[in-house]
Parts: sequence; structure tokens; C-alpha cells
Amino acid sequence: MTQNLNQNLAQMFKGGVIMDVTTPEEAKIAQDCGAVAVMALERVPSDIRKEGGVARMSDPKMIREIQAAVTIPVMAKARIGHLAEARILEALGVDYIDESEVLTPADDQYHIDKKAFKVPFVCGARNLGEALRRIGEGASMIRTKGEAGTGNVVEAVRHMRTIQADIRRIVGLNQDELMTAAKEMGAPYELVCAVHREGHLPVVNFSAGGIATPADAALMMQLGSEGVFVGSGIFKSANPEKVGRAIVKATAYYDDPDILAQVSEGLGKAMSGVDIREIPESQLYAKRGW
Ligand SMILES: O=C(CO)[C@H](O)[C@H](O)COP(=O)(O)O
Repeated sequence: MTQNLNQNLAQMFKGGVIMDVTTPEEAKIAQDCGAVAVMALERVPSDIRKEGGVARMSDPKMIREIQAAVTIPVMAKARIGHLAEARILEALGVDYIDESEVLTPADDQYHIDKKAFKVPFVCGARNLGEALRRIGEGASMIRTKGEAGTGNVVEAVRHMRTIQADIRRIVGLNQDELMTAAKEMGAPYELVCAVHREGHLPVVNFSAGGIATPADAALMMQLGSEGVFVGSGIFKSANPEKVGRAIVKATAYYDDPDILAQVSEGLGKAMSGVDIREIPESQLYAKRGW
């Protein structure tokens, strides 16, 4: 029952942009730019990447200040498997918890049993099997992982294309082939059947990780994303307010090249990006999660 309500709540975000913010001031800018929600965190992924060390849940004080600054929903991140951080975030009254690979995982085998919570969760996925495992645990929203903090959209594209291709494959199978497909993907059988029947994930699916320009956001929407998360790309750009507004507009009008050209003009220097091949295997966030 709670999971159904939470899944419906996520539908409200469709077509929108969820922005990472680290201060109440940034949260207000995000709201003014038209963000549908903010993700409160102490460091955007590109800073987490630069500084290294263990990345944990943010200071509750900072989360409360952001909650007080805006009227749009506030999300916050817990480490993968860190159910105590998730309980703290729930007690703070955040609107959504992101069980996020951007933070250092607390458990290298198990994710949080999200069905045991009233607050909704969003989780990352690289393919359909991973998405359905998270939904099976109770996630009300999925986001493709991309490679956060790189300013490079290539992994977000790979993950969205993979999920779409996986869905097309499941839709094309016969009923008697679904159990084996579920076994191969490591996904709950009932959810594989639901994808076969409906032709889409049972929850909203956004893109995240590496989206840095309005054109990146439009690309992800054209590939079937239902909205985008943007972290480093906005507040690490030369003009966050202008870039924020442009990305919101590009996400809404993703199939109108004239509007995309208009909003892409004169944005100043975008965040500098990283070639994914230069990142050591152990520092790839998308590989976190099981
Ligand atoms: O973890 C997130 C989504 O929940 C971040 O908001 C997102 O991945 C940000 O990545 P980037 O900084 O590359 O935009």
C-alpha cells in the first residue's frame, strides 16, 4: 500500500529536473530555476571524487536548513545498505531517500530493505535486472547511474540504452521464457512479468550522472528518460542560475531543437569533464551496488 502511494508520488516529478544543492542559497536558486525537487548533500559528486575519503550521509543541520529554505520536495542520500542513516533521514522528514552509489557503500552485499520504511526511496541501476532488484526491495523510483561527478554523459547514455534494450527483449519473449530470463537477470519473476505485460518499468525512471548541459538533458529524455538528476553540472558551471534554468527548459522541451538552441546560447563555461577511461576501476561509482 505504502509502496503504491510512493510510486504515485514519484509520477509528479516526471519531465522535471532534480538538482543537487549544498546550501540553502543553492536550494533557493534551484527552486527559482524550476527544479521539481532538490537533493541536499554536503558535496556534489565532482567534489566527492576530487577529495576522496569516505562519503557519508550529510549533516542533519544542513538538511534541515535546506528543508526550511524551499517548498519543493527535499531528497537526501544514505549509503548503500546503511539502514541507520536511512532511519535518520526518515526522522528528519525528507521527502525521498536516495540509496546512492555516490556515497561510499556501507554494505558490500545487501541493500536497504526499503519496504520497511514509509519514506520513498530512489535507487540507481545500470540495467533492467539491477532496476528490478531495487524495485523488489521497495524502491519507488529508479535513476540510471551514469558516472556521477565526471561531467561526461557517456555512461548515463549507456545505462539508459541498456535498460531500454533489456525491456524490449523481455517484451519480445514468450510467457514460458520469463522465468529463465528472471533467473539470468537476477530479477524477481513477478516484476519481469510486469515489464513483459506493460512494456516499461513499474516505477518512474530518471537519468543521472554526468549530465552537464541542456543538450545532455535533452539527449537523455530523447532516449526514454522520464526526467533528470543534475549535480555537479549546475553549481560547478560559470553561471549556475542560467544553466539551471536552461536545463529545466531543455528537459521539458527535449524534442524542440529551436528551443534547445535558444537555451544553449551564452551559458559560459560548462564544468570541465573527465574521460571515463582515465578513472581507475576502484573509483567508478556505477560499479557500486549489487
Ligand atoms: O547521485 C545523484 C543522483 O541521485 C546525483 O544527483 C547525480 O548522480 C549527480 O551526478 P552529477 O554530479 O554527475 O550530475
